[in-house]
Amino acid sequence: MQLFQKLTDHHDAVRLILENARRLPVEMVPLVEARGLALAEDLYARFDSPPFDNSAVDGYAVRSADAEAGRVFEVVDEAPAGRPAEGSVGEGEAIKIFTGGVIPDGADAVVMVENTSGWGERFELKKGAPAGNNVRERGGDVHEGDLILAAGTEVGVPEIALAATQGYGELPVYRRPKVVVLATGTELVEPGARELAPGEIFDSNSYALVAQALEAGADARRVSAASDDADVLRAAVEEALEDADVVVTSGGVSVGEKDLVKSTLLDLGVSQVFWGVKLKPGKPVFFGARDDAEGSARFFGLPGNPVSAMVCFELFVRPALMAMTGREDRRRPRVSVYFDDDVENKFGRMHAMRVTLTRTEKGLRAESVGAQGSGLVSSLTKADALALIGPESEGVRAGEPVEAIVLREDVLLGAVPGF
Ligand SMILES: Nc1nc2c(c(=O)[nH]1)N[C@H]1C(S)=C(S)[C@@H](COP(=O)(O)OP(=O)(O)OC[C@H]3O[C@@H](n4cnc5c(N)ncnc54)[C@H](O)[C@@H]3O)O[C@H]1N2
Ligand code: MOO
Repeated sequence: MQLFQKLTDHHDAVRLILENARRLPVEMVPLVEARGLALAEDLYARFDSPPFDNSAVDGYAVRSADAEAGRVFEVVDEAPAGRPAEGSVGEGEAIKIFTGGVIPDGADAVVMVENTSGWGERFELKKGAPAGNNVRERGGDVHEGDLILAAGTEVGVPEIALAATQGYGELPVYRRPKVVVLATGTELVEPGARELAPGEIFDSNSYALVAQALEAGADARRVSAASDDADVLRAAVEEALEDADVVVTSGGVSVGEKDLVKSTLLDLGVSQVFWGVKLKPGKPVFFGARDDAEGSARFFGLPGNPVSAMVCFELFVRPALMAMTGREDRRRPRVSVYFDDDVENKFGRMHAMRVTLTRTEKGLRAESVGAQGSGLVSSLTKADALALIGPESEGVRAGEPVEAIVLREDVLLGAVPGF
C-alpha cells in the first residue's frame, strides 16, 4: 500500500490535465452529428445566399414604375418557389409569385395579394409599391467567399442551419471523445437489477459520470467491474482501453488495501501524472496517460464518494474533454460571490463547497446547501455552484469576494429583486 506523497494544487492539477489533453483527430461528420463539436477549419460561403433575388411574400411581381394604386394588371405567368417563370414582366403586366419564388425578368417589386383585388387573371392594385418592395436580394444573407464560421466555433443549431444553406452536408470537426466509465467496488449493485443485500449500495457514480460525459459532448459508455478483485479490474480496464480516449474510474483510488485502481493502471503501462489533489472533495484523484503505438488514452481515477466523483468530473474531466474537442472556451462560468457569515475551512485543502446562489443588491450571495459530506448525493441536487475556499486560508470572512464555479447557469439569469 502506498500513501499520498504530496498533494497537487488544484490549479496545477488542471494545468497538468490540459497539457496532457491533445486535440482529437479531425473528422468529417454529418451536419447534425457535429452538434456540440468544434469546427476544425474556417468555413467559407461557396456562393451568394440566397442565390437569387426572390419574393418575401405571396403576391404579384410587377415593375415598380407601373405600381400605382388603381392600376389594373394582366397576369402573364406564375413563379412558385422552386420553379422560375418562363416569361418576363412587361408594362402593365404581372407574374403571380409565391414566397421564395425567383423574381422574374423585368420585375423589380412584389405586391402582396392583400394589397390587390385578389388572385385571378387580372387584378387591380390598391396600394403603390416602390422598387425593391418585398424583394429579398441575392447575397442578402451571405456573399460568396465570406468567412461564415471560424475554426474553433462550437457547432450549434444556427451553425448547422447556416452550413446547410451553403450545401455543406458534412463538417470538419474534432472527433467526439470516447469515454469509458468504470465503477469499482464489491458493494455495488446496478440500480433496478435487484434488492440490496446487507452492506451493498446501488452504483450511482457510473450513471452520473456517463451522464456528465454525455453532457460534455463525449460518447460515453459504462463498463461493469463491480468488484475489488484485481483480475476483474484489470480485465475491465483492458476492455475499456480497446476504444477509449478517456477512461474514468470511480472508487478504489484511496489508500485502502482494496484500492487497486492506481496499481492496476500502472501495471497496464499508464504513467502517473499526479495522484492526490489539495481539494475537498477529491483528495485521492489519480490522473495518468498512456501513449503508445496502439493509441493514446487518458485516465482519471476518481474517488468513490459520490459527491467527490461528480465534483472531480466537473473540475478535471470536463475541461479535458472540452480541450480534446477544441472547445477550450467552454468553461463553466466563474463568478464572484459572497457569504453573509464567516466560512471556515479546516481541511487544509481547497474546499469546493456546494452552495446555492441568490442575486442581491450586493451581488451573488452564496449559502452552503447544508452538510458537506462527500457521500451526500442529495446535496448536489441543491447546489447552484461550487464556491472555492482556500486552500491556503482557513476560510473567508463575511462579505469577502469568493470565486465560484456555476453549475446551473440559469441562476445567473435570476430576477433582480424589485424587478
Ligand atoms: N485512510 C484514509 N482513508 C481515506 C482517505 C485518506 O486519505 N486516507 N481519503 C478519503 C477520501 S477523501 C475519499 S474521497 C475516499 C475515496 O476513496 P476511494 O476512491 O478509494 O473510494 P472507495 O473507498 O471505493 O469508496 C468510497 C465511498 O464511496 C462509495 N462508492 C464507491 N463507488 C460508488 C459508486 N459507484 N456509487 C455510489 N457509491 C460508491 C463507497 O461505497 C464508499 O462509501 O476515501 C477516504 N478514505
Ligand atoms: O476528498 Mo474526499 O474526496 O473528502 O471525499
